Amino acid sequence: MAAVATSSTDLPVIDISSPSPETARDILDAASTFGFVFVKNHDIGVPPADIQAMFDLSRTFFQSPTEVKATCSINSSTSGKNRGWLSMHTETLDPAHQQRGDFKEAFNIGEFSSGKANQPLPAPLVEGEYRISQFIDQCHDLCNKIMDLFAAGLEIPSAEGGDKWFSDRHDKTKGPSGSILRLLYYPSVPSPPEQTDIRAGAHSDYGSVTLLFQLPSQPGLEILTTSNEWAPVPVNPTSDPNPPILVNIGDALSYWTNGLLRSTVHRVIFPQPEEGKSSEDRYSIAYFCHPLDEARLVPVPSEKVKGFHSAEGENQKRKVGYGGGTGDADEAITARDHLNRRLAATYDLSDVKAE
Ligand SMILES: O=C(O)CCC(=O)C(=O)O
Ligand SMILES: [Fe+2]
Repeated sequence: MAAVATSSTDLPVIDISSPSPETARDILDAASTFGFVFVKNHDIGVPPADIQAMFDLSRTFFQSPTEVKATCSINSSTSGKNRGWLSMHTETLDPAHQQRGDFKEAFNIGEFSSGKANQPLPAPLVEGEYRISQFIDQCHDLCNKIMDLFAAGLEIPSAEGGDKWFSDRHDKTKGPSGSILRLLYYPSVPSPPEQTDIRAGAHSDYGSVTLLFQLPSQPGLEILTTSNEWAPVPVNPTSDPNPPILVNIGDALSYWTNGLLRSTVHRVIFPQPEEGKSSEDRYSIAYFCHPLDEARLVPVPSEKVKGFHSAEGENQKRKVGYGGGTGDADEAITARDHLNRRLAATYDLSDVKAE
């Protein structure tokens, strides 16, 4: 197991509002070095007021009675796969090291059609349905913008799809994907939990990129560094009252780039409670951007990816979360199969029928 966190990492904060070849190089660098990077939230289409509105909706939902939340349980036959409310301990992100499931609740919202959810929403979220739909679109567009920069940085030839190589495979008009907007709530706990208890166990994300929204004074996210140490990620590394948006690489981008883009392992820990005080609640929001279901996770046409693969050698594959496929034909799974595999390992949904 990795050592306890010592110092916080200085993740780069990058301004992508007027993209240039330098921006592409910088963000690619950050994503391949850390797997996590902040992007400045200026003119990039996710207005701070909309983020705040999502947090308000989220708080109203999680503070509502259990019966209300349970109407849209992830276990119900109407919610659909990987959608709906997860009660405490339903998900165990690191089954090898946890005795109990994650100390969190979550609500997973899948793709919308024409501004309408494709799953039942509980009353407190129905009121915000249109807002949620817009927020998902804003997040998805930002993810595509970020992936266009990765493609530019990887110098994918235009004859092969160029800067749009990734975003073409995330084009919602071409088919469904496993993309999820997830509201997260980590309630404070009255007594110190057991050693193996954790708010969110160590894991890498399954999709292409994740956008993570955090609130001031609610820390807890840590990333596993290349030296195998846990390092805290600040909620806002700048003095700007509107924090930059935290972006991290998921397994799909790692597969697509043979591990050049790093699907970094991370977790959420309980804060150290101050003397005489109970620990704080934590709310966060994640947008997990996934490739279209049918997209194959084969290496992208990039000399940089090829060079990276051969430079590291088959037996010294870079340690990434769960990505970093070899690119062999038999490993070229679809995004949907990859997602299903990962979900099966972490959910306790014994009463849910497989799709
Ligand atoms: O709440 C957080 O800060 C992180 C959540 C997370 O990593 C996840 O749900 O995949
Ligand atoms: Fe995560």
